[in-house]
Amino acid sequence: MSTSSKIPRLAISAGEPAGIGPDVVLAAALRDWPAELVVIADRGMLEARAQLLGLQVDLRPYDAESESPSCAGSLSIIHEPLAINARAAIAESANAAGVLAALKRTTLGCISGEFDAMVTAPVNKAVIADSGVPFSGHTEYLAELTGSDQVVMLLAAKELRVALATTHIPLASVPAAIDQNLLLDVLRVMDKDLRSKFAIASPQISVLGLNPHAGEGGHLGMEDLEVIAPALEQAISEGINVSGPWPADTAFNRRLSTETDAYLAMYHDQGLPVLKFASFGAAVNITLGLPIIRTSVDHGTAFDLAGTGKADPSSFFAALESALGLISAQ
Ligand SMILES: NC(=O)C1=CN([C@@H]2O[C@H](COP(=O)(O)OP(=O)(O)OC[C@H]3O[C@@H](n4cnc5c(N)ncnc54)[C@H](O)[C@@H]3O)[C@@H](O)[C@H]2O)C=CC1
Ligand SMILES: NCC(=O)COP(=O)(O)O
Repeated sequence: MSTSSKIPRLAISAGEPAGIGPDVVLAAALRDWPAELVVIADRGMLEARAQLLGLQVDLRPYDAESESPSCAGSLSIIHEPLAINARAAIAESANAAGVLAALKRTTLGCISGEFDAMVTAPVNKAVIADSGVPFSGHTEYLAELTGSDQVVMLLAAKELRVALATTHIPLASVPAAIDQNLLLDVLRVMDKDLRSKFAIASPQISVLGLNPHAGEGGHLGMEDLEVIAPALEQAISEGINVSGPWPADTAFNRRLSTETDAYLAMYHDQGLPVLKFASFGAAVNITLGLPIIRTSVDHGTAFDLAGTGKADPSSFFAALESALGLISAQ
């Protein structure tokens, strides 16, 4: 447990204030949780969103010294001010600094042991980048802030886990980014964390190829033969249970998927559409390879739904439950 509490303390970043992050955080506050939920966000923004949604949520100032178990209708809050009044669906890059400050406070609190885990609502990467701060995602940001050499984005649903070898880079940059060292580092992190965090005794990882039909014997690209296959051989020699490279179009077939604990996709839109088609709303984004626990939703900021009451909070609830499970597994 955190340094000053006996029940788990979950730090929550509310994400982009114009998006549905505040909506799903407020929805979580209406439930009981076996934890203290501490949101780090602008108090006025959350109050205004609660009013817009017609929700009654008591925002109690966070007190690090006293344990405040979550009870339905209340939430502990650390006020992290935004530069200007946030409005649902209207993104303001002037508020990006406040969003990042909340994320930093959340992360540093986990590193120090003040919080047991962090659960993030979605940020809008373009809004932050438009403010002039280079930012491609929580995953990369957390790797840098925690000084982690290799982190891995894993989306986990009940029957399918999909990790990514590359995350938020242009598609044109993917082939050059994938080399044997990267794949080995990613596979080592996956193998270690699937054992320690998911209690899988001997994780079976199925690795997708990069090119159509995994390169069709070299006729449709050489990366599968020259980069991926040798990396898998090396991983096997280290005792990691990997198979592949599998042609991505058929790799999610019923037989292989039942034998697979996690897939490794080469890039974002190779693996995530399959996962989201199967489980959108029920999946959780977990960053492997960090010294802290971080879970998140499977969706983005959905400006079209912010403040309407139509945002489904299920994935945020699943992310909270997953964080609690990961705390217990430590
Ligand atoms: N963890 C994070 O911080 C993530 C952030 N994003 C960011 O979100 C922004 C928007 O991304 P999009 O690709 O448009 O994806 P999106 O997930 O925001 O929206 C895609 C579609 O799904 C619907 N949707 C999303 N969440 C929903 C929910 N909880 N309930 C019901 N319907 C929902 C939206 O209305 C929209 O039709 C981008 O800037 C992206 O970078 C995207 C994914 C994760
Ligand atoms: N599509 C998943 C995603 O973009 C999540 O990114 P991150 O902000 O968790 O790194």
